Order: sequence, then structure tokens, then C-alpha cells
Amino acid sequence: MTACIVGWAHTKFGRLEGETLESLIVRVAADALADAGLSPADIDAIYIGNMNAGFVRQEFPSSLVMQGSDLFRFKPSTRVENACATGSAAIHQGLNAIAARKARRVLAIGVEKMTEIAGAAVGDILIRASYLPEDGEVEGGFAGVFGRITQAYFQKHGDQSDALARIAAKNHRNGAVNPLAQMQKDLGYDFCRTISDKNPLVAGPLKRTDCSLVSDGAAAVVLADIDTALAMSKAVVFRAAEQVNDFLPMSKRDITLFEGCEVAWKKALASSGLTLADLDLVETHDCFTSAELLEYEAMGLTARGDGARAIHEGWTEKDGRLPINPSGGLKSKGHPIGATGVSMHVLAAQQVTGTAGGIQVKDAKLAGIFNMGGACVANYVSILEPLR
Ligand SMILES: CC(=O)CC(=O)SCCNC(=O)CCNC(=O)[C@H](O)C(C)(C)COP(=O)(O)OP(=O)(O)OC[C@H]1O[C@@H](n2cnc3c(N)ncnc32)[C@H](O)[C@@H]1OP(=O)(O)O
Repeated sequence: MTACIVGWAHTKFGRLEGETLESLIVRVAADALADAGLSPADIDAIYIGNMNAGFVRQEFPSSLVMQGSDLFRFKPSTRVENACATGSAAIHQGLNAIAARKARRVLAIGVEKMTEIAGAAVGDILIRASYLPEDGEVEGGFAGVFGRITQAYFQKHGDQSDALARIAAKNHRNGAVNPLAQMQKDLGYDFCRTISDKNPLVAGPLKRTDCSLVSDGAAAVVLADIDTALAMSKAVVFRAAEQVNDFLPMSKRDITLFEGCEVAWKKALASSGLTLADLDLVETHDCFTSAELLEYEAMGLTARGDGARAIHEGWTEKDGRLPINPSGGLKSKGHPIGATGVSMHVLAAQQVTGTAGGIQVKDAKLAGIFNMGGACVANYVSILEPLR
């Protein structure tokens, strides 16, 4: 790959009262540029990942960045959308612009403001944006879709509720020490395993603790070509950046296989000349705990049907053989749709530069990222390492 991340910024995720899309965009843009030691004038192109589709009444965010600095005026700025992989889509557009030599320095921002409307309305928007009615009516927003996927997996491989509770407990434990996380609370395995007033069933076998959060937040990265990056104080290089899209209707595929995820990982590992065992950590798309479980299998960590082994034997814990979601993941860090993919890249960049604070994985040098849109429809894998 020919591009690097040379600066980054990340707001805290959560219910951010008083913040708007504009204020979030302006803040992370300024912070990421300051982190890179650059001015808005140095930026050749801007990509803003924002799903929106009705969360707030602002569906044209591409030029909001100019509210922060007149120096952005007359720069090309484009909104990018690819469901829950919108953030990675923005980064990939930046990488493509650099690869095509249309830009040397790109600002890629991910942003979402979801908490202004009621939870049920959020679910309706997510379903409208990334699910086909021909797959049948589904109750409960995207949790309903993943409830169905989880049931299909349980029918094939037995009830894995215990593994799901352990994944939830792991990610909440990790998120408890992440100052950027929405829910900094170690909920514990017993709470996550038990159906209760505080942890009711949401859809199929999925309890509340199996679901990611509804969140506001933003993150940004400054991307640069290698020559530019070599002169900068810090640089994290893309060893791989792959995108794979699959059929939208789930009825056209075996949804328990997450084949788009599998192919994206295979392409990323092949293009980087690495194996999964070379990686020090992975930030993966745990929109639901069952998604993380299926991703263990699709990325090749375990055989098909054996994903539970990875969590039961502690492989994916922060001190395990492949720490997965040391940030707390979407589960406890939060999932402001458009910001999620960018957030994953920021946290992975922090890990490989040894600047991840309390969530730091010891001696991390190679980090993998998997960000997906829809039910494994848009699949993005990146692999990051320090440039030097
Ligand atoms: C679409 C794509 O392209 C692919 C994807 O990524 S799909 C994923 C998209 N995102 C989603 O679908 C969001 C899923 N999550 C939700 O809809 C909601 O969090 C939920 C339905 C699971 C819970 O919402 P709710 O029942 O309205 O809970 P709410 O009333 O807000 O909060 C009640 C309590 O539960 C907690 N809580 C809420 N959501 C929680 C969650 N996901 N996990 C753990 N605790 C949660 C709250 O902190 C609160 O705790 P206190 O009582 O201690 O204050």
C-alpha cells in the first residue's frame, strides 16, 4: 500500500447533548490536523463518512467542515455512505485519491448523531438503509436481523449463548478502561449471561447486552502518501486495505458464513503477505456479539462452527493470542454508524504506535480492522503498522 495515517482525532462516544454534526465535524477536523502538524490549507481532499438517512435533519454534511476554517473553502469535499461501514468507506476514498495521485494529503472524517430520535426510529432507519423487504418482515430493527442470523447459527452449531455472554463481558471489561467509550462499565459475565429486567431479550436469543449501543460521535484521520509521510513526526502505513461487497438479500447466501468478511480477510492477508497469526490485535465489527463470534470463524481464527472456542479459551482477551476489540468494540465503546470505521482505524493506529493508554496491547505492531455494512454486505479489512 502506498499511504499512511499521519494524524488522528476521536471524540468521546455517547449521548452527546449539545453537539451537532457540524460541531463534531469541525472539532475532529481541527484536532486531527493539529495532531498531524498540518493546516487546513495543506489538505487536498476531504471525505466525510456519514450515514444519517434521517437521524438528524442535515443530509448534506460535506461542506460543514468549512465552518471551522475558511482555509477549507474551495477544497473538494464529499460525503460517503456505505451503511455501518461508512467510516471505512471514507478512508478508502481517501486512499484511492492518493493512489490515483489526485491528492497527497486527505482528511477522512466519520460522524454520526443518533440519539436525537427515539430508539425504535433509529432501528427503522437502519433497516431501511441496509435490508431488503424480500428477506421478510423483521421486528426490532437490525437486532431483529441479527436475532435471525443468531438463531440460524444456533440451529447449525448448538446454543452458543454462553459464548455470546463471554464476548459481551470481554468487550465491556475492555471498554471500562477506554476513556472514549460510551459505557465505561465492567458488566461482568453473570449479568451478560442472565435474562433480567436490566438485561431483557431484544430479538431472538439476543439480550440487550448482546447489542451495540446507539451513539453520537466522530473520529478523523489525516492520510498522506508515503513521501509526505516520511517527513512527518508519526506515520502508520496501510499494509492492506481491501473491500468486498456481497449480495444484499440474505436469502441469496448462507448468512451464517459471513463470506464477505472471509474473502476480505483473505485478500488483505494475501496482499500484505501476512497470516492472521502475525497480527497483534484486531478491532472487529461487533454490532452484535454473534457478529463477533461469526467473524472469528470468517477471519480464520477457528474452524467453522468452532468460534466459541476462541472466547472460551481466552484467545481473544486483551492478553490472549489475538486480542479482539481491546477498545471495547461497538459493544461498549459505542456505534455512531458513520464514525465507527474511522474510530477503528484511529484506535488501531494508537495501538501500533504504543499510544493507546489503558487499552494498549503490549508491544503491538500489527493491527487488523474489520468493519461491515449491513449483514456482511459491505466488508472492509485494513492492516496497519508503523511506517518506521
Ligand atoms: C446496519 C449495518 O450496516 C450493520 C450494523 O452495524 S447493525 C447495528 C446497528 N445498531 C443497532 O442496531 C443498535 C442496537 N442497539 C439498540 O437498538 C439499543 O441499544 C437496545 C434496543 C439494545 C437497547 O435500547 P433500550 O432498550 O431502549 O435501552 P435504553 O432505554 O436506552 O437503556 C436502558 C438501560 O440499558 C443500558 N443499555 C442500553 N443499550 C445497551 C446495550 N446495547 N448494551 C448494554 N446496555 C445497554 C442503558 O445504559 C440503560 O442503563 P441504565 O438503566 O443503567 O441507565
